[in-house]
Amino acid sequence: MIPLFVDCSDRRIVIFGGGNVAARKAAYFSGKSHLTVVSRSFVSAFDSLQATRVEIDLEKTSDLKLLDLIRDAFLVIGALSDPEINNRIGRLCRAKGILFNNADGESGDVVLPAVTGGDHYTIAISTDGASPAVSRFIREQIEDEFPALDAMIALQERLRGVLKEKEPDQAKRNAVLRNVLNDHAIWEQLFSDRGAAWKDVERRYLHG
Ligand SMILES: C[C@@]1(CC(=O)O)c2cc3[nH]c(cc4nc(cc5[nH]c(cc(n2)[C@H]1CCC(=O)O)[C@@](C)(CC(=O)O)[C@@H]5CCC(=O)O)C(CC(=O)O)=C4CCC(=O)O)c(CCC(=O)O)c3CC(=O)O
Ligand SMILES: NC(=O)C1=CN([C@@H]2O[C@H](COP(=O)(O)OP(=O)(O)OC[C@H]3O[C@@H](n4cnc5c(N)ncnc54)[C@H](O)[C@@H]3O)[C@@H](O)[C@H]2O)C=CC1
Repeated sequence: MIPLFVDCSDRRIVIFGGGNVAARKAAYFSGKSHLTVVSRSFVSAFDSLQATRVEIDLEKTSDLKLLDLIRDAFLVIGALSDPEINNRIGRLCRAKGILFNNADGESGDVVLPAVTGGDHYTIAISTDGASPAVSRFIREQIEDEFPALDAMIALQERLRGVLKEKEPDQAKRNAVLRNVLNDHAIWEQLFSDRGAAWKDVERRYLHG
């Protein structure tokens, strides 16, 4: 498995299924893609998502109709509670060269990871399909461990800019950036007061 971060803003994503699993997958793509959800019923979580709904019973649907539903899709997700239909959709995707993720049935060629992020970063975690509970567990650990990660990235970006002007030795610049990253006091200050954290960095690392 190879991780990629893909801009889906102009892409068509089609999710089959209207249950809680489909809704969780849909939340990934809502507002960040052209999203269509196909199912015979939809849980209320879809009410707050941006998606075009197609209400249909797929039990006796022809391949021709399924092909019509997935036309021009970049990625298709099978999240029906019927793995046979999920698998059928997956086979049609393979034939058409469309990426496929299967929530229940034969594995497709895409896995949806556990994701956490902020203004300046995205972290995606996968166990290659072996244990989604572990992926979630690791995501929660990261969120607990680094509540100031966004603020630290912004501070590092600023510090990097100042160092480039001030310190000609690349190894020394690198050392300062790493020392700040390992400074627990800075992490703690960033959580409560970003301005004070920067002042502290200036005082202790730039005017030394
Ligand atoms: C293969 C994969 C395919 C795919 O769906 O993309 C898949 C498949 C299956 N998941 C199942 C169960 C659970 N899934 C979760 C949660 C998540 N599942 C996600 C991804 C993936 N799930 C892909 C692999 C990811 C990887 O590589 O690690 C996450 C990360 C992303 C997301 O979906 O949003 C999201 C956490 C998001 C977050 O919190 O950050 C929980 C835990 C929970 O809900 O608390 C449980 C119950 C505990 C357990 O079983 O572990 C079942 C069994 C159904 C059954 O028992 O019948 C199958 C089907 C099967 O195994 O055949
Ligand atoms: N990949 C994952 O992360 C997980 C996958 N699963 C599996 O994923 C599947 C979906 O889970 P849930 O959303 O909880 O199930 P659910 O039963 O709540 O939802 C299934 C959806 O599929 C639709 N559907 C089923 N057959 C259909 C048909 N013939 N035509 C049209 N629509 C049809 C239903 O209307 C419903 O909206 C289950 O098989 C479950 O075991 C469960 C937990 C996590």
